[in-house]
Amino acid sequence: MTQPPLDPQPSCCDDYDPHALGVEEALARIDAVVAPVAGCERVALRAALGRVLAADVIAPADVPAHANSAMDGYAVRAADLPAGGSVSLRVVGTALAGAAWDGTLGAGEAVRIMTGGVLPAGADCVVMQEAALRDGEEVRIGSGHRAGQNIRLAGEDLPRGATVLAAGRRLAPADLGVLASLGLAEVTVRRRLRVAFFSTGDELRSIGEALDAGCVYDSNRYSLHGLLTRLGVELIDMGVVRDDAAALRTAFREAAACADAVISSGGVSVGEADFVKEILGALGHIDFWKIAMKPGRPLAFGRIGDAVFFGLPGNPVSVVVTFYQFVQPALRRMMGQSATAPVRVRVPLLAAVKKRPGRVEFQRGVLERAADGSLGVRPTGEQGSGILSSISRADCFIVLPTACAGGAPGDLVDVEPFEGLC
Ligand SMILES: Nc1nc2c(c(=O)[nH]1)N[C@H]1C(S)=C(S)[C@@H](COP(=O)(O)OP(=O)(O)OC[C@H]3O[C@@H](n4cnc5c(N)ncnc54)[C@H](O)[C@@H]3O)O[C@H]1N2
Ligand code: MOO
Ligand SMILES: [Mg+2]
Repeated sequence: MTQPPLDPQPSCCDDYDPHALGVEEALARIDAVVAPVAGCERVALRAALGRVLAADVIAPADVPAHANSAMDGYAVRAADLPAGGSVSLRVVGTALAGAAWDGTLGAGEAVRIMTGGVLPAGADCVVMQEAALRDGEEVRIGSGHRAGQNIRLAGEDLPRGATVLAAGRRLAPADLGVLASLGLAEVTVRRRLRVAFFSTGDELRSIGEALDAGCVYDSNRYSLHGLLTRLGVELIDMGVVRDDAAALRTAFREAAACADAVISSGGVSVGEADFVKEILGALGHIDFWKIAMKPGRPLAFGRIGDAVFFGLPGNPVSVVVTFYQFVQPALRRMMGQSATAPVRVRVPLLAAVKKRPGRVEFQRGVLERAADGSLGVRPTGEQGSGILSSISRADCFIVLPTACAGGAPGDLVDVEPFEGLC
């Protein structure tokens, strides 16, 4: 019997794998497959936080609706103010926020005005009260003021007809305020994405169960629960599935029937109990299953029917890293959210990092500010794929490129601050 060819053996000091896709290529392959899911709904403003806008929001009116004062003081005509010395103006009325003075300011007149008060007709300047001397019905004002000062123009925040928030925007807290400022009670958002997820492994025990010899608590489902909740999807938690081909087949089939995306963890490598790829291949189509990165080399991506699937590696750090780097952008795209490139900054290492060439590594670090105010990054100690505390302690990824063979303190590295991971 002929033996299958062996993978070219990596040398003891590198980590190259000829079958693994580059990170960028894997992202592009996922991007080519996923698309926004159909369906939208109207939701009340308070329920819209974290939802994705299905259509542009156009301002139905100017915000603010009227020119108004930015200060407590006096509304005046700039032409009445002196180039030097001071002038006395007659105070003819008061404008409060919500209670306008509806006359027209004449020559030599001023109106007492509060912050937010509508600017009276005829006025083109507000002098703050600290720069004015009130004396009965008169107010004395010096030089140095100009037309337009301390005035907030109508529509200067949101002009009528402007696109205030674009379709694809994930609504943030201040966006709810912006929509409220326009008087909008509801918005049209994309329907929630349905995501089914489960853990695989005979060794997994649920919290509350006895931890038999060789067993571990199922932590991946909790990490995924947190990551998916942050994304704002509808979660379908399918529990733990044993390393059994029939049970896995049923789980994948049921998940794909009810969800837009299916995420499993574990059983995706080459071990004797790693059935995930085989089953996914039989039920659907595997696009790729290996990426030249660490952690997270074995990651199966493809489709079952209308659902996309991500077979994440079982190692707990690999789950979080692969979710963050691949699943999250894909789900965001399916949610209709506009793409944003991850922010990367270049900072010096504050401690050495170990690495072999051959894979991009997403090590975990903490950004620190030195006494001189400069930023650096300190790795969170041991970086094994099972050291889950290395990511819970971190606030950024230290992205070490394929050819990198480690780094010393002071070396410049790319850092990706976590967004929603801490
Ligand atoms: N010969 C090779 N072996 C391995 C390779 C390889 O390329 N060749 N890749 C390694 C890498 S890298 C990873 S990552 C893992 C991925 O393995 P699997 O996806 O098959 O995951 P399992 O074998 O099921 O589990 C790995 C590890 O993680 C623990 N685990 C799994 N699920 C959970 C969970 N829900 N909660 C907590 N811990 C979990 C499991 O007990 C194992 O210790 O394969 C390497 N091997
Ligand atoms: O690449 Mo695996 O996901 O590191 O341990
Ligand atoms: Mg395995």
